[in-house]
Amino acid sequence: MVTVITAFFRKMIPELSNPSVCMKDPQRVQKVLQSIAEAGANKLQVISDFDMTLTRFSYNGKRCPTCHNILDNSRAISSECKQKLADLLKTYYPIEIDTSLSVEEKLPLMVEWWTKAHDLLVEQKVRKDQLAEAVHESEARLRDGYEFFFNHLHKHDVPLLIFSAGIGDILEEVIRHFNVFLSNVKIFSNYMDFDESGTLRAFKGELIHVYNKREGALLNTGHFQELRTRPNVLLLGDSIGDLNMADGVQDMQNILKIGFLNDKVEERKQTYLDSYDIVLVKDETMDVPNAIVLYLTGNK
Ligand SMILES: Nc1ccn([C@@H]2O[C@H](COP(=O)(O)O)[C@@H](O)[C@H]2O)c(=O)n1
Repeated sequence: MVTVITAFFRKMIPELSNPSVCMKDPQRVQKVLQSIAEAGANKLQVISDFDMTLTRFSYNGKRCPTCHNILDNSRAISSECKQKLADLLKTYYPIEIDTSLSVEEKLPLMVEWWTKAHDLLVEQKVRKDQLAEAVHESEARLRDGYEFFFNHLHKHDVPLLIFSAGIGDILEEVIRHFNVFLSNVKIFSNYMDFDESGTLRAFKGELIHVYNKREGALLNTGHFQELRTRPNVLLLGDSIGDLNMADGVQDMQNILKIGFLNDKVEERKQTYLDSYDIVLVKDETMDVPNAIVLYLTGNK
C-alpha cells in the first residue's frame, strides 16, 4: 500500500513521511488532526496501552519483556515456575495475535492465560520489595523518544491514561525507573494485593486482559467524568483490543488512533490499516507520536 502524503503533512508533520508510517485514509487523518489542534491542548486527553506500545518490542534483535515477563524472568520466581510461565506464553501468545480467530473465540483463552499466570505468581509468594529489583535487573525499555512524549504532555497539562493488561505495580516501577511517573499520568491495570507482611496473596478487582478493555473502561466512569471537558482523544495501542480503551470517554468529538504493528506484520497489516488511522510498522521509536503531540499543542 502506498500512502499519499499531502502537502499539509509534509509541511506540518514531516515525520508522517517516515518509511514506517502507513495510513488507509490520509485525508481523514489530516481532518482529525486539524480539528484537535484547533480545539487546543486543553480539550485533549491521551490514552495509551503500555506493553509494546510505550515499551519497545525488541532491542538489538531480542524481544523486550512485557510487565508480566519482567516478573516471570526475575529472581522472585523459581526455575520450575519460570518454565511453567514460559510454556503459558508459548501456548497463548500465538493465540492472542492469531488473525484466523475472532475476538469472541480468543476471549475465554485470554482469561485462561491471565488466570493461570496470576495463580502461579501468587503461589510463588512474591514480595512487594522484589518488584523494584525485578525491574532494575530487567531488559525493559521504553521506546526511544519517551522522555519528550511524557514531559511534553506534562508541560501542557494533558492527561495521559496508561491502560494496561499488564501488572500495574510493575508498570509503575518501570515508569518510575525511567523518571516519567509524572502528575498527569493515571494508570488502569491489574494491581497486586499484598498481605500485611508484603506477600502477594491475590490480584485486585476485575481482571483486565487484552480483549476486555471496553469493560475496563466502562468500570472507570469516574475518571472519564473528570475529563469530560476534554472531548478529543489521541489513542496509542499495539493490539486490536486496545481500540476499545476510549470506550468510556464522554461526549467524544474526535479520536485519532495510532497503532504499533510489531509482529506478524504481513498477516495483520490490513486489519491494522482498517482499524487504526496511522499504523507504525516495526517502528521502535516515539518519533511519530511525538511529532503529533507537538503539532496538537500548537508546536509549543
Ligand atoms: N501472562 C501474561 C499475560 C499477558 N502478557 C502480555 O502482556 C500484554 C498485555 O499488556 P498491555 O499493556 O499491552 O495491555 C499482552 O500483549 C500479552 O502478550 C504476558 O506477557 N504474560
